[in-house]
Amino acid sequence: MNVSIIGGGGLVGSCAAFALQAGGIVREIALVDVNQELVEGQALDLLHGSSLTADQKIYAGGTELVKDSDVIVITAGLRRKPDESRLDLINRNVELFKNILADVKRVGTKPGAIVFVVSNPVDVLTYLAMKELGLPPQQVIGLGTVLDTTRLRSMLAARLDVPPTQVSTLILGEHGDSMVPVWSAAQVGGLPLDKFPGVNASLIAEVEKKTRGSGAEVIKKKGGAGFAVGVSIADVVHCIALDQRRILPVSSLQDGAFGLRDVCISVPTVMGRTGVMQHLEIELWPKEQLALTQSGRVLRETVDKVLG
Ligand SMILES: NC(=O)C1=CN([C@@H]2O[C@H](COP(=O)(O)OP(=O)(O)OC[C@H]3O[C@@H](n4cnc5c(N)ncnc54)[C@H](O)[C@@H]3O)[C@@H](O)[C@H]2O)C=CC1
Ligand SMILES: CC(=O)C(=O)O
Repeated sequence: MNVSIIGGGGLVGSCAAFALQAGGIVREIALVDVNQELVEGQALDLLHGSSLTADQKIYAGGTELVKDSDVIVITAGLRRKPDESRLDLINRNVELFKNILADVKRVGTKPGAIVFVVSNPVDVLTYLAMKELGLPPQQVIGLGTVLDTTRLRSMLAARLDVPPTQVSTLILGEHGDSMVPVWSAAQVGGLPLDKFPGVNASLIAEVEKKTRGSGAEVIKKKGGAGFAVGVSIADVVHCIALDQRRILPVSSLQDGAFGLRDVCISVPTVMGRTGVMQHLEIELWPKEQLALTQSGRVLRETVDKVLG
């Protein structure tokens, strides 16, 4: 499995590269960035640790590297400011992103390659990538609410003092203000969350508020998210590389699940070597379904505004 990261010199791209190196599953990691000096430095720094990790090839170069990639991760783009929504970024990121897509198209991609968008606003840019690259929709995904979901699980676990891997739930919808935490599916150690000692409505509201604000909090305190988004990207890449067919809340083109159509948004998605294999529709609480419909509407309106 050969993975390239466009934007690999930046915080998100380099953290993803490090998580992929530590994971030891992919065979080649190619870093691409307009900042040549920076990306060479990142590749060199990773390479220096490679005798202690796995037998992988790690190198930097230009966009032509993507033609040999099985997964092309795009993290290039501007970061939002703490007081800016992810959707506000569209005005600043869309032209830059279109140029990157044009470069990728010019160079060409391997048959079956998966394009994996991380740059924000991720759902809108995933839709744009799908349209501009002309690839089958199952081969174009966005990180969607994978990061929000790990934030929710991790913070709920910390609040309940249980191991994070024992907490199971997910966030659907937009990676942004209209995200939808699915409390109806939340479990701890296989038990319904509301049966767990100490869990009540105010604890749930507190954890939800922290999760919704966590991206802005990290930006305010350290400039931008790195480690958590890095492991989130690696988790999705590993699921593809190993054809694990796990259910992940990635963003992809919807064709009817939950009443969502012609929009890239996160729903429970079976992911494997060929990309999106299936969207799973589960029964939600009516208020969750309503919020998901609204989230789809927000994204659809933004796509219409930006892409005409
Ligand atoms: N979807 C998600 O869950 C998350 C998304 N993000 C998004 O990821 C993006 C990157 O964030 P950071 O890494 O923190 O920013 P950064 O500024 O550290 O890195 C961006 C990199 O992109 C490079 N770049 C710019 N134009 C390029 C081009 N045309 N071709 C190749 N490389 C180019 C820059 O040189 C820079 O190295 C932002 O849009 C941010 O909002 C960040 C965190 C989470
Ligand atoms: C930047 C961003 O999207 C996040 O940290 O959630």
